[in-house]
Amino acid sequence: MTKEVRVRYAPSPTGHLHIGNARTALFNYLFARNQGGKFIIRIEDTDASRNIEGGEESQLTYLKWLGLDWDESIDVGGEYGPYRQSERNDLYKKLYDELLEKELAYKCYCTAEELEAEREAQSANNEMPRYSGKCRHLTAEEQEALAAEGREPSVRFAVPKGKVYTFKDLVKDNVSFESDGIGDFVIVKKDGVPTYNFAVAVDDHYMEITHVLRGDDHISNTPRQQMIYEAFGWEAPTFGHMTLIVNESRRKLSKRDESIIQFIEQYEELGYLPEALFNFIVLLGWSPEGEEEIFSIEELVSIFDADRLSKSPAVFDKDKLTWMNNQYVKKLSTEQVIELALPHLQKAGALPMELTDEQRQWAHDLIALYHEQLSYGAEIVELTAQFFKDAIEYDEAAQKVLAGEQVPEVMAALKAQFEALETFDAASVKSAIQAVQKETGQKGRNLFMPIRVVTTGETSGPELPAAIALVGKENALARVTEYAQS
Ligand SMILES: Nc1ncnc2c1ncn2[C@@H]1O[C@H](COP(=O)(O)OP(=O)(O)OP(=O)(O)O)[C@@H](O)[C@H]1O
Ligand SMILES: [Zn+2]
Repeated sequence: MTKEVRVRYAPSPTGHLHIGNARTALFNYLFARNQGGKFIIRIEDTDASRNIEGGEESQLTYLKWLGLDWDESIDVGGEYGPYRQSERNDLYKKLYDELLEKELAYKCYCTAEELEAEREAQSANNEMPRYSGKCRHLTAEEQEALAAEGREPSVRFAVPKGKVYTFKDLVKDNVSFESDGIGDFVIVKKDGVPTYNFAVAVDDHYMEITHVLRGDDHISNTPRQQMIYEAFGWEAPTFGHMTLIVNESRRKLSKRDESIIQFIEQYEELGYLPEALFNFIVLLGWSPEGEEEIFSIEELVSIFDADRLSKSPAVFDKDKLTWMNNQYVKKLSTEQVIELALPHLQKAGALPMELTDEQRQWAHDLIALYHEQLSYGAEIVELTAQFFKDAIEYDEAAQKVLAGEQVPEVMAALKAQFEALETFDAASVKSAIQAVQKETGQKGRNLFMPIRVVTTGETSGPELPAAIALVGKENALARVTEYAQS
């Protein structure tokens, strides 16, 4: 019988969920669900000084928002489950005591200043800075004497000499590290808190994790974790170190980088759709067979295959995300797109928070008109900006259209047609324009471009008669009159 696949996403709550973190979570999720296994979340919060307020909540809330569910662990907002490292100290303590007893780890009494001086001396000699192993063979008396000086010990792992640690990585194939390149590393800090590498190895073992899929920023941690498995006689999981997502200047996306929009909650605020983000993020560093790019979560679960993880870093391309989101927006119903876009017009102050029935109807028609074009909720504000201005600002392209010699004649005819209209809706505006065509003999671009520019201020846009109907008779007529032959 093969072992049940168990994978985990293990964020540190040092920041909010960003595209890079989310991708790690999504890949683990898809891998687990594809294999009929378990997907577990573990909060790696041992470094209390780096944790931020709301970091854990953001990680969980936005994974849920993206459409992930998980097994055996923390629920958002409700009861909290067991997998938070800060709550597992008793287990860690029992285990590092065991290593101390077997002399696979030892107490180090060096002060921060002494360690710093050691590093500086090594750097000055062009040596790789690493712990010298000074405290490795202290006698019990020496230890007591140092403790009597009031020094608090940390615990260091005694790295075996002259060994090579290898693993077959799911992405990078054969990877190896020489143990002599690794100094005896701290597994428990002076304050009694275990370090990252120790807690991770212990947890992955006790949670029976079978596959560790994470970013390759962690690859140099892997031999250290292998050493800990070895010291306890545990079997190590299979590792897969994925290339990182980079920004356009090819720097790793990181929680602390504020130069680009990269947090999932920022996309939610802008009115992006979770299914579109999910789809987009999965294609950063993984590709299915074939050309198709739009996939539902269910489809991704069924086709996900770790063999197709990319070996080179994926560049985050926001325009592609925006394109993809538009593909999903197009599939929404009219009601859904209104729900997505209307609050943005209200937040931007284009429309009041409380709408009259008439305003509501008008807003619905407006949003429906832009449905196909709309890439994300907040974009409605830019797309419809001209509808909310008292005076249109004509850009260069628009001015060129307005300078056309046929414009005064067309506007004069349109003015007369509009004046005669009793109802001013898409259908009546359309027949008014047809009448202008007959009367002036102008057609195609020569007819429609000036009408669009004069009435809406734009050189392109949605279906023209419907747009003019939304401008309203009074406004449209005033604008047309301004350009009509006198
Ligand atoms: N730019 C990135 N691209 C892909 N994966 C990433 C990226 N940044 C982080 N990850 C992955 O996200 C997961 C969670 O890592 P972690 O919580 O340490 O995030 P982080 O953004 O690297 O945080 P920090 O900057 O505090 O180290 C890890 O598997 C890590 O490899
Ligand atoms: Zn020491």
